[in-house]
Amino acid sequence: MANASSISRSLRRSLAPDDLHRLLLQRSRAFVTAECHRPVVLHKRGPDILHDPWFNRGTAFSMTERDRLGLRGLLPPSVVSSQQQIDRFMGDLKRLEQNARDGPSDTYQLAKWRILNRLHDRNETMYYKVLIDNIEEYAPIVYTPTVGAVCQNYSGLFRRPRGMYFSAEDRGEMMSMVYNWPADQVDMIVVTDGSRILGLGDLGVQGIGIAIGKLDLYVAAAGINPQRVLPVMIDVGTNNEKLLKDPLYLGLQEHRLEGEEYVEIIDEFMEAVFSRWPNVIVQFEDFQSKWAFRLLQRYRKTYRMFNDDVQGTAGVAIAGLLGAVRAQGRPMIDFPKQKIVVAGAGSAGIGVVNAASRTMARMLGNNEIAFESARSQFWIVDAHGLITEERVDIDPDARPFARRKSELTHQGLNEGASLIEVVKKVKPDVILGLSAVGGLFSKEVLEAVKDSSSSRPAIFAMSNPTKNAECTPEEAFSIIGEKVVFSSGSPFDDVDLGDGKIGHSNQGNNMYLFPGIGLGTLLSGARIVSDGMLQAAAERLASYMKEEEVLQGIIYPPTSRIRDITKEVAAAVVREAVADDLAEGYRDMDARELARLSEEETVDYVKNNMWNPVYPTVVYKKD
Ligand SMILES: NC(=O)c1ccc[n+]([C@@H]2O[C@H](COP(=O)([O-])OP(=O)(O)OC[C@H]3O[C@@H](n4cnc5c(N)ncnc54)[C@H](O)[C@@H]3O)[C@@H](O)[C@H]2O)c1
Ligand SMILES: O=C(O)C[C@H](O)C(=O)O
Ligand SMILES: [Mg+2]
Repeated sequence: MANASSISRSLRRSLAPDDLHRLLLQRSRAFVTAECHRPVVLHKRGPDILHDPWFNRGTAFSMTERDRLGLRGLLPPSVVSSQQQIDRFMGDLKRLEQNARDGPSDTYQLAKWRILNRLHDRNETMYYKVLIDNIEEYAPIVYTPTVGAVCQNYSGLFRRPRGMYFSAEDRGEMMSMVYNWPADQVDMIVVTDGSRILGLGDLGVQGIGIAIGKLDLYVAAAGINPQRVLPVMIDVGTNNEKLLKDPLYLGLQEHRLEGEEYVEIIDEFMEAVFSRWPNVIVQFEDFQSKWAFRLLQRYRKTYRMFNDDVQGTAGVAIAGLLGAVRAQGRPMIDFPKQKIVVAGAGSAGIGVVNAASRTMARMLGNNEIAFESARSQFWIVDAHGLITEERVDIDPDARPFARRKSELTHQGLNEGASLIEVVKKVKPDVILGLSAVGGLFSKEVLEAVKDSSSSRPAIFAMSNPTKNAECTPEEAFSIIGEKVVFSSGSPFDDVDLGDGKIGHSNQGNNMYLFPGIGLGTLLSGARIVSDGMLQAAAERLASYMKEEEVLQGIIYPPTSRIRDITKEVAAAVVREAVADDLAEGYRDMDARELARLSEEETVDYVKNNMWNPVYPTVVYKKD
């Protein structure tokens, strides 16, 4: 030991053996302590440190270390102790052991997610190959419904960070923080503030899981290069009291910021990401409805952005509603005659009614009378019942669709009438649920649908995840009968109706549109995401289904065809962007070249620009 030899010979001689021994021990202890405090020189910064198991300490990096090492924003905002890290890991491990004994299926799904996630951490190419080749089996694991359970259990599942975190504490820093992200090119960002994750409510910072799941589909379905996607969590606090009290929660443990302060943070985030990556597309995901609409209006004319819950869902619903008309053996042009009851007046419900009524109005001539006639085909029921003009404090987004006083007496309905009353009186062709209330389409409601004036009523139980679906396909087919057209947001199995007949369970989820909307916007170089581009996407999805499929009640494609449908949707978006004069081109394809492409060539162009999971050749180059 070097320090022991520094004791001089004369001192050694003058000390009694026991004293010398004590002194040597003391010196060696001091040496070890000094070694522990000597800094480790790292020749790396940012994500390279997080991906190096020797130096990574994850959420235990202090704020000063995060600043010093270029890690700010690459980790959830909370700094935890090493003991808390152990507690989290052990809690999670014990929970798995416990649940494995009792055997609930959620655990099995989460175990599958973990195995896939570990592969994602080790080898992206292989991960996406597994996902693309087995999309039907694994979309429900990396995406809805399992992603909901992942978000709920995120603090326990957290191992390595993925994506970026911007918190209320980062005000004034975001413009520089974006440079902590290693990629010089980012094509797609999915951002959430965690305030309404699926139908599971406010999950705060844990909502990052939904942004990761959506981007997995961007890679798997749209062929966006995985090195160019960025999941983002904007942590402005949470109003989830359970999380506020949880010592292992990884986000800011304070109530949500509201008002101008909130808007300033989102503004700063948008300015920061568009200043580093001017061509990025930002998808807003699972923001609570009041902010979903306001932020969409605020940014949609200036930035390349869209809101998936408002606009993606609307397009998927329109395609399904048109499919339901065709399933009755009628032409799509009969859509404006459908009577539609919508349960849920949040971002999704109002988004659907807005876009679906515009589609009807277009079919009727796009004038004032057409709009009025289209409006009158919808009845919206929320937590307080039927929305009418008489509603006190009516939500301005729902106001245009409130039933008029004059219509109410004629229909025998009142302000606040229950869903069952509305269904009984209106005898709708379609009931569509975006309420987040599992089982809302009760036996009585489904019984009432039997009296529908339609030869083939349609049920859209679109709320997610599975437990929040308004009803199951078994309930719909067993109560209404085999003619019903059924669709749900989360996947369900088909129903065996006996005698070799099958009741088809369609998945009506915005996953059939958002990847194509993003890819089409990217490849057209459109400056914004216009209504026309969204409409073109919805129409392409609607026409994708063949007549014989639709007549069997199959109104959406199976997940196994998602890469093909996404390519078609993206091509439709590119063509519409060109027609709208919004396209500015992509790489060497300028707007003029794009305009020259035929329909078929546009599809080829899209296909040729989709990333495939194959190992590239790699070479070494010294810095
Ligand atoms: N399938 C899809 O692609 C898709 C897309 C977007 C959203 N969603 C789902 O839609 C649901 C709602 O999302 P959101 O952002 O609109 O949420 P939100 O919380 O803003 O809206 C929910 C609405 O349901 C209403 N509601 C509550 N209880 C009700 C009841 N008993 N009867 C009738 N209405 C009731 C509320 O008043 C509110 O208007 C979520 O479960 C979400 O997962 C599905
Ligand atoms: O995420 C989904 O599965 C669909 C939709 O975006 C939702 O919020 O439920
Ligand atoms: Mg969503």
